[in-house]
Amino acid sequence: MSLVKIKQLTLQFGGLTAVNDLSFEIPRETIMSVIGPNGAGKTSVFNMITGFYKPTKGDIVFDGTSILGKKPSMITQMGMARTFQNLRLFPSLNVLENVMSGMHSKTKQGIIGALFHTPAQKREEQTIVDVAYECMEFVGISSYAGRTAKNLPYGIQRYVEIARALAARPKLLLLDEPAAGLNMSEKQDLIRLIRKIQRDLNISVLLIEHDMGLVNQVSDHIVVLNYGQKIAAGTPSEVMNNPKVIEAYLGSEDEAI
Ligand SMILES: Nc1ncnc2c1ncn2[C@@H]1O[C@H](COP(=O)(O)OP(=O)(O)OP(=O)(O)O)[C@@H](O)[C@H]1O
Repeated sequence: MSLVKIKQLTLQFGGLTAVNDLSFEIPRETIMSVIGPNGAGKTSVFNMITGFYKPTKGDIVFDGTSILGKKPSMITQMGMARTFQNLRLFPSLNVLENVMSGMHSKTKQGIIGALFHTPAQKREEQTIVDVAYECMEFVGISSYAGRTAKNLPYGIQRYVEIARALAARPKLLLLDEPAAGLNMSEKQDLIRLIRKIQRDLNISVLLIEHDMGLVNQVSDHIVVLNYGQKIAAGTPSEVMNNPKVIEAYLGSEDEAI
């Protein structure tokens, strides 16, 4: 059974149809990318999968359960985590604290535990710190643990966001333009990291990305959108040789495939 089933999804903003009758599935333990020219509907799809936008029509089934009508926090608890195109770290907190915040949805101890600092609360705090260190080590940023997020280079901040998403122990990790602002060598490191996440943690990854080199190197499957509709789907070589895809990109002014 696929991890995610997107069924005839449509999203309208007033008279504008941002996503139109879109269906595709995300198999388990794969890396999948959604690509398309500017305004094609990629972010809208992400926002519907993560519960930020409510579809006008259609359904999204995650791990056997429809997520329609569920709040983003509940969807996170079900096993989805995301990063954002524009980083959303807590700028004044350090890296450890930012990564710990990714486990917010998993904590059990309530207000009583926090107020009286019960043994259960202490154990939970220690677990959160341990998991945060595991995640920082996994992405290679543990040496930055005590550094304030806003003072770090942009590439490291991106990794902090990924570590924070991993701390939620997701089944599906959604990465929104993770290569934006990275240089060539940082992009190669990112490709290795995305593969390692899928391989070692058995997580499915859904990626929106403009960098075609990265998409080609990292994806098992690609879905191509244009004007909110799926115009192609398949392996990177199938998709890149598809005349509809070439036309969609050549028709766009600011991007080349
Ligand atoms: N909140 C909104 N209100 C109105 N229209 C919106 C909203 N969000 C997106 N749109 C419109 O929906 C269409 C799809 O936008 P979306 O951001 O999903 O595309 P995208 O493929 O992610 O684009 P980009 O690559 O530029 O980020 C666009 O025409 C956009 O202007």
